[in-house]
Amino acid sequence: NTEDQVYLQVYPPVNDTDDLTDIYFALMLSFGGDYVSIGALPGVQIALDYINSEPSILPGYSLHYTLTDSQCNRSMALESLFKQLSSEHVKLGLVGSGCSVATEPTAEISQFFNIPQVSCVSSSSELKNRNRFRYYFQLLAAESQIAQGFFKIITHYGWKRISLIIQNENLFTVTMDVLKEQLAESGVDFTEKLFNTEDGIDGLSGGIFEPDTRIYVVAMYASHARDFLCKAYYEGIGYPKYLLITYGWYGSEWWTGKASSKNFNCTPEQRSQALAYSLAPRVQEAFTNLTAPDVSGTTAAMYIEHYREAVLMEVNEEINLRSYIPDRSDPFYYAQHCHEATLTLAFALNKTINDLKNNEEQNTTVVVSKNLVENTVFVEKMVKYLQNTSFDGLSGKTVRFDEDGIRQINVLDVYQYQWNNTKIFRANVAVVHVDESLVIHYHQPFSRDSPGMWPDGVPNDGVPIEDVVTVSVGLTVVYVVFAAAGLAFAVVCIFFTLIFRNRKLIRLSSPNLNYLIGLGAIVLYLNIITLVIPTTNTHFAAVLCNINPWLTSLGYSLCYGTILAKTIRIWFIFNKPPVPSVTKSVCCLFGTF
Ligand SMILES: NCCCC(=O)O
Repeated sequence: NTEDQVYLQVYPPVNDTDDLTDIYFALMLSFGGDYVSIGALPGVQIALDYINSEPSILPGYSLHYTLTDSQCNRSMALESLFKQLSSEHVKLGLVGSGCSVATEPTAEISQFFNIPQVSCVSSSSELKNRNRFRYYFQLLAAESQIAQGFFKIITHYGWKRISLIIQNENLFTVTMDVLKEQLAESGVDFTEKLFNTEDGIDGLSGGIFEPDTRIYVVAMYASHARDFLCKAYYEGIGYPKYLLITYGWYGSEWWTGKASSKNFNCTPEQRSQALAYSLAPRVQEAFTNLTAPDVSGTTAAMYIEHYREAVLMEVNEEINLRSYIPDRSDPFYYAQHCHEATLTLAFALNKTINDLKNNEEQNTTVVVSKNLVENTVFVEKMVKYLQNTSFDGLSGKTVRFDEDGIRQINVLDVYQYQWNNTKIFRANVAVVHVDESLVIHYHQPFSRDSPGMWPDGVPNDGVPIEDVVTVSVGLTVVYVVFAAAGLAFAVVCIFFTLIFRNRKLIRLSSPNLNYLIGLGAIVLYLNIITLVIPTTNTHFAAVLCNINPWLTSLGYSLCYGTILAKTIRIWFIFNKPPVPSVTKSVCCLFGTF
């Protein structure tokens, strides 16, 4: 070692476990703020236990982390990063930084210190930008995928008016931009309200809820969503009249946590009432196979057991982990991804060090300089191996990255907060496949008729229901052609009678009555045409609906009334009843019709 340089002895490998060289990576999680991710720590520790006990991974080294708190806050995250950089140990990578708000600035800065970053909690779509974040890799799929989940739910139920309440952070705004585009293309009306993180939903001028909107997409961190639920409770917003769609990645029982603002003082029960029957999509990253082992031989079931033990044993003496993870039965959702992120970093580090060891030009020692900016050879190799990552992860899926360093997962789970008369529980009700064909495979309960899912029916969106009754184009053409033919025949008959009215035969058939029969036929055929005229204009449709019965009655009366009058007239002529005048009687009878 010199004063400003630290060399890692990479060759020859040191096999004596007593003489292991300690190497470090920076671990940044959030202990507080809008999103608390310290619950991921046991996942990191379980991975490290495996890495340090497996002789083929980083032989001669012992891998450790130094942990700092990002508070899920931009400034705190940067302060935390510089604390990591100025500490005595050289950092060979960064795992974190605990949430997207903290990860965006650190991923932008860490590259200038030649530190590769692997994130395991953040999913902001803003991070999917290789030009801006050159050494960044992400174990979660890009958040914009969730937009598909929101969109599929909205279109599945045919909701046509939506309100979007959005926290002004890229994690939410970028996703909502994708959703807004899809809604606009599908003719769904939406309004949006944006609030700044510092102001909370208190900052929404003109109130939160719209008078004529029933379906709300709640795009914000859980701390603000708790305030939202409280406000909703006091304003009577809840199922069955209203419905909220939130994020499925909020923690378990998130609605029981602390309010973000003191102005929203509600009990968990009150929040539950507003939350009941809400829907919540999330990218499917949880264990899909509990018995399949990952690359380290750990199954999801074993991992869950290790996680509980790690919480009990307080894996880090400096923090009271149990105070952050009160419910040990439910591991922090992203801990498994931080486990995978630690393995990802260690595997790439192992390959990089092997590479450098085998490279004679490196002359056995020059690997990592304390002046991190000089570590271009190291970071280039690290990034190359990170980019080529491929191993079986705990989630039951292969860990690999796309060209932007982001994991691709194209399946979403949709949850519903169901109510069992005593408490809210979360049920998985649908799976959405976000592939090219956008096929949806809904579970059985995801149906309008399932009483478990919608005990009081599917909520309406507040838009009046328009039932459009249409006749197929083919049938319309057939109706119009036949009606026009009949109409033309009736006109021909009238003209024929008019022209030949003085001929004996026509005269005997009563031309005046024939005109009336022809007129009745014309009215009836016209009525058929009015029945099949296509229109979406409600006023015109109302006019047509009103004249239909009149035209039917008038046409029928003219035709059959006249025919009956004719028959009676002939009866009078042939029977010569003792009445004052045949004409008068016929007129009386005809008048009756
Ligand atoms: N992945 C969503 C949770 C936290 C975040 O990205 O900020």
